Amino acid sequence: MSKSNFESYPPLFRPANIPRLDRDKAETLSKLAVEAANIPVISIDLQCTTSCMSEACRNWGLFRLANHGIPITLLNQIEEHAKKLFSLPYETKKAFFSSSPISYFWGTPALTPSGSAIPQKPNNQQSLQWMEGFNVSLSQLSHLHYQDVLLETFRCLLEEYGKHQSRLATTIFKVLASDLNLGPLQTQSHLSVATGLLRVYRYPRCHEPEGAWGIDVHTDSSVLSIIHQDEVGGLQVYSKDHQWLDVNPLPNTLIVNIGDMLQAMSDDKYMSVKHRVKVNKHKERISIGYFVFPAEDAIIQSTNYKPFTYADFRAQVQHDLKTVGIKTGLQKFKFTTQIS
Ligand SMILES: O=C(O)CCC(=O)C(=O)O
Ligand SMILES: [Fe+2]
Repeated sequence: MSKSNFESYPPLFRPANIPRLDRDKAETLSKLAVEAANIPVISIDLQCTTSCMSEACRNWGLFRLANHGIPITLLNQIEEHAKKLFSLPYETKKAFFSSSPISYFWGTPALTPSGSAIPQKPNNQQSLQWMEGFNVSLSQLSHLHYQDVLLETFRCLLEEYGKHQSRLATTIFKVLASDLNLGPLQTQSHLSVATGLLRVYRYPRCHEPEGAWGIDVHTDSSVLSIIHQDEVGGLQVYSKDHQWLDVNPLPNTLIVNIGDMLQAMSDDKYMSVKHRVKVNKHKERISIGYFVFPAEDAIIQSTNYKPFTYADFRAQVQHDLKTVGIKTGLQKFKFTTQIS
């Protein structure tokens, strides 16, 4: 069992506050999750890249990316620094990271563009989520320098990591844009690296893991999301065959998810994959997500959806979270067939 420093946990995650066992959840978990042995592994430099990637996006909504070119030393250093920062007392984290470009959050991944938690209407399905994180605006990261050596090193590492992720997202999007026959203007505006952000997560240990989700079931609002996870595991995806699958860690690979924006651009040919994160009784888990979006004013035009911009979509999601407590997502933008 890894040792925990409970002072660093948000108070609601400390052992005195054990979530109640959710019997439905416990049953779902024990019955359904199987290891996803056959998630496609794609190497950017292979000849089959376009057809393999296209097939993975259509059938899975995700793939594992090999030969990504991010040095293992960089990944290890970020993980090591993240662990050090997360293990600071909770109050210190709140005070150090109270504003952009690196802000601290916990209990929900739903944040405003400036990185603070969106106040949500409580609802049965969406309770407290067992995680904490640093939200990192990549475009603002180079504008600030920290006096503290640990923070400044972390900032520099994230800046370097962000550059790698922008490179990967651009390369992957070019391949997919050609598969979808997007024109040059769309290819340029429908993925804007200036919108890129990172989320560095820690999922604390949970005494009653059947009582909470690290992150509850959702789809990402992004064009693409690229996840690096440590060796603990916990990510699950919902397959085309309606099964929850464990996306076990596979060394030297990243996980690429299709987000809602790419599903709309592709007229539903690609799937924005449903996924969630389990928590662990014995181990804390670290993951790093990169999320990239279209340019704010780029109009996404397709057959199945009314024309909309990412700014419209984000405003709708925030409105839904505040009023009904859940994200309705793309459904709100779909043309409805009128039966006369
Ligand atoms: O931590 C992970 O593996 C996934 C995180 C995630 O799904 C998200 O941030 O949207
Ligand atoms: Fe996600």
